Amino acid sequence: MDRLEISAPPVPRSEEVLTPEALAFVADLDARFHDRRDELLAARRERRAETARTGTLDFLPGTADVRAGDWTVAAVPADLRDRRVEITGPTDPKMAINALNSGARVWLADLEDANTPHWRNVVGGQLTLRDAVRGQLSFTSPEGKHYAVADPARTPVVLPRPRGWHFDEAHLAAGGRPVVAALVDFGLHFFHNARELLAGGSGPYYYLPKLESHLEARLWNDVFTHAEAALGVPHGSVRATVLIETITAAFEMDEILFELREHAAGLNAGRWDYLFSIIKNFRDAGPAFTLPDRNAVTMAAPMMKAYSDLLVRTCHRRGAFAIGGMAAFIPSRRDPEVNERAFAKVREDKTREASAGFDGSWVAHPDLVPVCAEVFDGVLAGRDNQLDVLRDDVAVSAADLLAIDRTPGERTEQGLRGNVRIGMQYLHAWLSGNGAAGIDNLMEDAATAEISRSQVWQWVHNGVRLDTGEVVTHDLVERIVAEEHTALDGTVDDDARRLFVECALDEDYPDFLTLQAYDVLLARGD
Ligand SMILES: CC(=O)SCCNC(=O)CCNC(=O)[C@H](O)C(C)(C)COP(=O)(O)OP(=O)(O)OC[C@H]1O[C@@H](n2cnc3c(N)ncnc32)[C@H](O)[C@@H]1OP(=O)(O)O
Ligand SMILES: O=CC(=O)O
Repeated sequence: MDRLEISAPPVPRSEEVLTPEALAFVADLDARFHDRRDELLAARRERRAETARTGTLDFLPGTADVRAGDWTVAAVPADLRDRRVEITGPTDPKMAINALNSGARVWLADLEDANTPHWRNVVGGQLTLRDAVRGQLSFTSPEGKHYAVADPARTPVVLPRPRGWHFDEAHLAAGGRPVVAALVDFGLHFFHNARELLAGGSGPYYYLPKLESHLEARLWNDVFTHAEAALGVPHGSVRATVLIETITAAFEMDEILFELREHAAGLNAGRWDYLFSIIKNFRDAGPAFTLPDRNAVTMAAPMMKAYSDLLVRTCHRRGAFAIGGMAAFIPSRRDPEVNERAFAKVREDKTREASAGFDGSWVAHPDLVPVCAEVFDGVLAGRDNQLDVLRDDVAVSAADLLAIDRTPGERTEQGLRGNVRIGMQYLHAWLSGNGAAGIDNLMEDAATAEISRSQVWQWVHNGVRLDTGEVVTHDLVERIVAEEHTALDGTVDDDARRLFVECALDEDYPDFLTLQAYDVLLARGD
């Protein structure tokens, strides 16, 4: 097995997480699983080519017995049985402490879409998580404000979200080949914290992003099984909540839970990446597959309702938790009107999820924790979850999941301009080290920015006609980019503008915006 070579700028305290033993553990994971990861990425490309050819998707004939079978996932551990409100956010120490003090039941500690993978963020996130497990997390702002965990006995259960299978960590190489980033994020966290978490009555729990098939879930399951054995912790200690946030995974919810049945805790309806995946997969399938303005697509759209109902039904039939997604409205402590609107919108969204049978849901900001908690308290009425709500009334077909053309809403110039503006602003924030940003009172992260740039690509390639009568063309987008960039008055740098144009307009559609942006980070020496 090759030793890991680090080629990265120095990060304070990195020696605490990049120990020889931890690096050897990650090197072993990479040596064992890298080639299978590569094969699965190739399978993604083949499947997408098939979707481009046929313009459709369906449930897999080869796994009908799994869908029909009578099985459940392993019983969910005691500290994960009440997930009525989960806060998500980056892992810098201040945000981490605020999340731990937020009153949520779970903190999704994001090493993925809310995080720019600067090496200092990759290492810094691990340090934060390690300190949190040991009750050693504290932070003093440059202004001298001190942050500490208020009541260590009442902090949320922490579920880190490693990066997706598509990402490589350029700062760590084995035999000259960059290491799979998901294995770096998971491996370092598991190595340093699994035993401590178990000793404290919890466990190594994770959110898994961007899976496209049950075979990718099988790979995670094998990684968990091997990691547990290698560290001598009991099999089944790891518990994963899988984001169902690609259209292909929506056709394999049962299969994904089945593959992970000894390690699964639930599924989450990751709506933003889901929309990105729909656009990505059907980007060249014709005008019937073009979605209306990004902000007009709600969870009430028939295809979104079908997806979330199917998720609740699948989870509860299998004894797994169904966790709702992110309403993007964020409150403002300075503007009461913005605040009121955010509270109303989030309340509406959480009420819909609670009445659909979800066991809990996500919020993006500490001020939204009480809103979500109140809605779920109301529906739970003394119970910890809604596993007893089986949703036998739900029957979802492939056509229901693919009812893209039944999504109400207009395609407007304002929507196009919004995509361009937000895309450029987000990329600027990402390149500056902030993977999540509040823009126009909405939470933006990699997933929402992916929708923005992909929608522009799709509208150009399908000649969408806007409310103004104008047809979306390459030239129109170039003109709008120039106008919006000028209006942003020097707040978006040239790299962000160029990246946006590349990701929205290149004939050869880039698979992931963050991969393109990562190259810019590396070129800058980050
Ligand atoms: C599609 C998906 O994948 S969703 C999941 C991934 N995305 C996320 O996790 C985004 C989570 N949210 C955030 O990162 C933030 O809320 C943002 C960037 C959108 C807005 O953050 P800010 O501009 O700092 O908001 P605001 O100024 O209102 O914050 C007020 C306080 O709340 C804190 N705060 C805001 N959001 C969070 C959060 N998610 N977790 C912890 N603390 C938070 C801020 O740190 C700030 O603390 P302070 O008063 O001690 O300085
Ligand atoms: O990761 C969550 C999403 O909505 O995307």
